[in-house]
Amino acid sequence: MIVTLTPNPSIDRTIAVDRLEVGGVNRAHSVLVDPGGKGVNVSRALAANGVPTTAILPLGGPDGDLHSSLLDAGGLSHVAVGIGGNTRTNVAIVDPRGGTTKVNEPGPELSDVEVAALRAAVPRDAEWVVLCGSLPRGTDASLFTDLVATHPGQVVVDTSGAPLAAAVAATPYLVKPNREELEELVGRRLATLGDVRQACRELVAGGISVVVASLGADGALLTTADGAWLAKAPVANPLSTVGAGDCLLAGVLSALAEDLPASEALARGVAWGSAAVSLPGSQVPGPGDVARIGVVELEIDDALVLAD
Ligand SMILES: Nc1ncnc2c1ncn2[C@@H]1O[C@H](COP(=O)(O)OP(=O)(O)O)[C@@H](O)[C@H]1O
Ligand SMILES: O=P(O)(O)OC[C@H]1O[C@](O)(COP(=O)(O)O)[C@@H](O)[C@@H]1O
Repeated sequence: MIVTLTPNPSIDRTIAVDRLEVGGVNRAHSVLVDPGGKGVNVSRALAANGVPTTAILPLGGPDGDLHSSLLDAGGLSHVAVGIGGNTRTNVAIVDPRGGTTKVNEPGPELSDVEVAALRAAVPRDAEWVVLCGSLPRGTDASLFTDLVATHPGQVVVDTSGAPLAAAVAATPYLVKPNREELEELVGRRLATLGDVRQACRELVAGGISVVVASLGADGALLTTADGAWLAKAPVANPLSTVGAGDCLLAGVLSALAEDLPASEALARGVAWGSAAVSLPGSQVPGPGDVARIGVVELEIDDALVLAD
């Protein structure tokens, strides 16, 4: 069973406009509301593809009730730890010409009792534990590093900034940074694929078994002690990149949980990530969406300059 922990979940509101004018009045032509947060998205993508999973998350206030009813409507297995604060809402504004602009709220502060309840909700017998997203106020990186150090399962981390640096120091089984997160982690700009490959090699040399670097339209690079693989799957009409990294991670984990080889895990992950990009909002792809995606496995060209 793959269990995800999302300490700072969100309701994701995706608003589509023809052209975003900063400082002007913008009229939306569609609005989507999804139950979000990185681990929630990983679990939603796994469940949509028939992989057993449970999402663990704190929920509270009227927006926590809304999140909970969205999860129930989608039939996702989850454990909601009740909190006193109100669950946050994150907004993504999608402009077909200008890309996606995101505004993420900080979210409610958790009390020590609520943090303890969240930790206690992670089952000891989960084979995979996926620690995802930002940390809410009232918590520190020990929420992730303690689980990395003590949980008997394979622990996976997808977070950013200081919590990612702390988690990496505790050497989880797998990490999934995007290029920006990897640059912040290693403290230098990664302009080419060779730069990214070198950074991933350093993480593997430090004891992490699998590093999946997501590279947007350039695909993803998976690195282990045995080598590195690159795959991409172009999408003609990208609708929303929100949650694409979460779907990539879900695809990789579903394959690793089946003991498939690294290159097959990467190909599946990239197919799920690209399928997510071809759907609006933070909707997750099912098998039909994934089947429409053609993945190309590529020779690694270290000189390749990555798209901005
Ligand atoms: N514009 C795009 N075209 C095709 N695939 C994309 C595009 N953007 C993202 N993807 C796919 O989704 C995956 C995750 O996207 P990325 O933006 O790198 O992650 P994150 O959401 O974590 O920032 C990529 O590795 C790629 O497979
Ligand atoms: O916890 P964070 O870092 O604020 O991220 C939360 C957001 O991440 C998401 O999982 C989307 O992921 P991406 O931003 O990587 O596409 C949303 O569901 C959620 O709004």
